[in-house]
Amino acid sequence: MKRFTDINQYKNFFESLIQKERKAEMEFHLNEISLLSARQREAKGRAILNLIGKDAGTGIGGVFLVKLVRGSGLPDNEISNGDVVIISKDKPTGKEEQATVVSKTKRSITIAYNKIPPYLVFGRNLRLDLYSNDITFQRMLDAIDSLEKLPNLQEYVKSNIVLLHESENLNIQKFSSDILNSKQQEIINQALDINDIFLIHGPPGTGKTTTLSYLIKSLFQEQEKVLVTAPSNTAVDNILEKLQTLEIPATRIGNPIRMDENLLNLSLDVQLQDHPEYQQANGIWNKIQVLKKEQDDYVPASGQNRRGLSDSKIIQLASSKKPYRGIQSAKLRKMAKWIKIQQEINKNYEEAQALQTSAIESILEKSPVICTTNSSAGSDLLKDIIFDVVCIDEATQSTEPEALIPLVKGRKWVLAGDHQQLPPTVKAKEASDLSISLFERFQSELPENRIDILTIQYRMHKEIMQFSNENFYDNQLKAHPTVSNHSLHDLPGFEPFPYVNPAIEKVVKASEPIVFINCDNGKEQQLADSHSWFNLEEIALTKEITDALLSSRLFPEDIGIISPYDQQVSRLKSALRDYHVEIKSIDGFQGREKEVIIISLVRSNPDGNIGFLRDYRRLNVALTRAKRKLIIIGNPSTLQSNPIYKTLIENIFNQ
Ligand SMILES: Nc1ncnc2c1ncn2[C@@H]1O[C@H](COP(=O)(O)OP(=O)(O)OP(=O)(O)O)[C@@H](O)[C@H]1O
Repeated sequence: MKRFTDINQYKNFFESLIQKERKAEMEFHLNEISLLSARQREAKGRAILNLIGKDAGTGIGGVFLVKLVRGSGLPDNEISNGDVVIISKDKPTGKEEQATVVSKTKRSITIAYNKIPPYLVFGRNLRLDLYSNDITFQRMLDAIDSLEKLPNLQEYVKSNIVLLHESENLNIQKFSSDILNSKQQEIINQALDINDIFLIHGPPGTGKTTTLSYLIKSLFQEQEKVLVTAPSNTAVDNILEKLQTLEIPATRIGNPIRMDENLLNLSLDVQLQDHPEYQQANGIWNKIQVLKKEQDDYVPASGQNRRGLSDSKIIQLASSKKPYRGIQSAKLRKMAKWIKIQQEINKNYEEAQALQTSAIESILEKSPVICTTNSSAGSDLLKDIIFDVVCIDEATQSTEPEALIPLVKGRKWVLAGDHQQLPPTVKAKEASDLSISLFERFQSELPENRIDILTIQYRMHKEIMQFSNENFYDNQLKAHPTVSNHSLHDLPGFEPFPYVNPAIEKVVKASEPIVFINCDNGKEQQLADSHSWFNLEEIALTKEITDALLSSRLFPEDIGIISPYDQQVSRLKSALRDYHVEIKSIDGFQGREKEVIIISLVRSNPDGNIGFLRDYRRLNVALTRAKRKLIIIGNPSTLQSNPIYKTLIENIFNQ
């Protein structure tokens, strides 16, 4: 494992990896731009079309601001403040001047150029393209810089683990519960006792998120301020849902569009709506709109109109009622009126901004638990808040610099994860060192009293658990008696539908918890503009299976459909649009569970090529999401070219 002699070496090592990853991200965007049509890229949320560019003056540090407007409103997109974007008339080439997003509204996006913007951006029919989600890279670099101010964390990340303090209160049972098992309770007590780092290793379904949420409850009861993060919005919502059940008053930061709608009441945006200062600010925003309309009757004091005159000079000349340097006195008066309204707008704007900031600060200050993604933990909203404890769920899916973004905001750290599940996504081959998470690195370095493993799982029937247990967890996992034999039969109302096609009959048989459905006639396909795969025969089969399950009186919310390929996921979503079952990629389903899971594996070719299905950690995640029934659809002869799939399929057929 990597060790660092000094913090500069650490900084240089990670900064260089971050830059490589940043470059790979730009290459990814250019590649996608060349493969997709403008509309397809807009549908992915990474381009905005039909914009009109207007000069918006200069901003802090002398940058040149351009406001891009679309009257009908901006489509849903993943472009955020701080991201690097490029503007073009047609397809961008990557040679365009780069700009940074500074603000966004429903109808406009304002960007900043370091140099005078290219003339083209003040036109119509413009296209804006995301070039790099730069804000996260910037936050990673900032987090590494802040290590300077955190001597303890600095030593730990350098692997000077010997410096860890001995806990003083060990064995004092602060926490006990009738709901959690003894190991989960022990872990919470250990994590409460220590003053620095604790790792919870939780194989699938063993309750790492559950344990973390009870730990957070204890910390809240001890009046500690807690930051809770995870790599994705889905993973944040997953733990937030548990915190909501435990009645912990948490606040969720992030874009409400990307949040689970059942949790929206916890979002900062929704909490703000009820805040008196925010409501007052809204009143002022409305007043500003009225003033702007009023301004339309006068002459804007733009660079061209004012001919070098200052605001005060224009006002003075207007009252003298004389023309000046060829500007008619009527025009001067109209400009003066415009300037006076502008001054009022500016005053109101500052007041509204101050009220809004104060409302946000008061909510965040009062909120004992704040939840957000790792990246958003570095947002300005949290810049002045220091947390007693930072908890990261799914920590094995975060790169080390990404995990540092929340970690540097705290004084004690609890990380939960499982390195046998999906690792962080790293685009650049040369940055592959980033795929070892801090959790994984710490796991091999921390002393025994800083890490513990949960081994009783509460999700899967024992036969569903068996394959992962044997192949990935050295048979350490045990199925709790409440789940080890549970089946579809125990679900209220379940009744196998009698008229199911015999080829798929076993999908409604409660006695077979794991089944493999042969789709050897399926054809894997790829569009010319995509690297992703789909398989229409598997989609038809998935639909038939879902029909059979729903006809057997299962509820749509009990069924999850997952696939490794985005193309298959989006086609399944449109084919099963009216079914109201959850359909996601395997990666997007990590940390989640359903009574029944259908996996569509897609790959079907005579060469036995199974692409990124080869990553056993993706397979492990896919196989461990179902509680009572796991249905795998695939082409056995293609899959069996890989030894791990061969064992899996043989095991299922021999059961
Ligand atoms: N002590 C317990 N008693 C009963 N049910 C439990 C207990 N601990 C966890 N569970 C249940 O087990 C299931 C899995 O829990 P959880 O999602 O916390 O596991 P996880 O380890 O985070 O899973 P994954 O590795 O998939 O992210 C949930 O339905 C949860 O309610």
